[in-house]
Amino acid sequence: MARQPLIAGNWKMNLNHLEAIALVQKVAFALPEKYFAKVEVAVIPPFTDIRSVQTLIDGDKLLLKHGAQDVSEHDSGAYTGEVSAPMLAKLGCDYVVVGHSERREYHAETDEVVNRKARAVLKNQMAPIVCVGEPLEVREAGGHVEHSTSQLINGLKGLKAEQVRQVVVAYEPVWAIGTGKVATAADAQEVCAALRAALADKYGRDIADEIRILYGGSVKSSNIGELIGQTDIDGALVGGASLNGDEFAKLSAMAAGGPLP
Ligand SMILES: O=C[C@H](O)COP(=O)(O)O
Repeated sequence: MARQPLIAGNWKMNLNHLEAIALVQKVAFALPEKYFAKVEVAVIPPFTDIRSVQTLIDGDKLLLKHGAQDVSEHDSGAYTGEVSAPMLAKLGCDYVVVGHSERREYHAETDEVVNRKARAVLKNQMAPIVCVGEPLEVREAGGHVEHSTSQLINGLKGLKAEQVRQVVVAYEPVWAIGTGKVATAADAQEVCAALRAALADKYGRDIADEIRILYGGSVKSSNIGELIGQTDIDGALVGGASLNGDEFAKLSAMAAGGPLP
């Protein structure tokens, strides 16, 4: 079964809700509907923007999907400052990013935390985008494949095969995030192929072949074509380039196989 490419724009901690509306309108205007038959496009704004983005997408029947950048592992209760998976589901989120390297690094999130968050997302009928990827010193020591596959298998621990089918994986080498230093397509493919092989070992070839594996790290309209041309790369988790509506539309169109008119 062919995997539909996914381009997900992680806005990180950028744009207030008014700016969010302007950006979504710009993307929707710049990306003709016909492209959505070939690529799924999602915006992942900060929590404070989600309601505005949801209202715009629903109200104007836009074909964009939306999601959140993080989630609490708890469903409700005395967890000041946290946002739960049921709350995000109620806001119509399709995707929730878990285990982004910025969460792992600045908020000390371990594979166990990532696993609990992924479970919370799945329990609430959304798809987790589980991020993995090595820091520079691990890459230089040649441990990138082992590091990333182990983060993935730990992150999915205890999930049933039907749940694993819903998961999206994002391989983001830490040294390529926001640095302008994109991994070569061959480097990215090496790790994405290894991630798929690890999924096949654990859950069977059929399931591994269904799961979308994204690459993330300095993706732009100028390099997405080569990345997505790789056998095991099914799209991208885009940071900086997702904040420019025209560039994000162009990048998404490239992932659908053709430039914008
Ligand atoms: O979630 C997105 C990634 O961290 C990539 O960010 P970037 O495209 O700005 O390098």
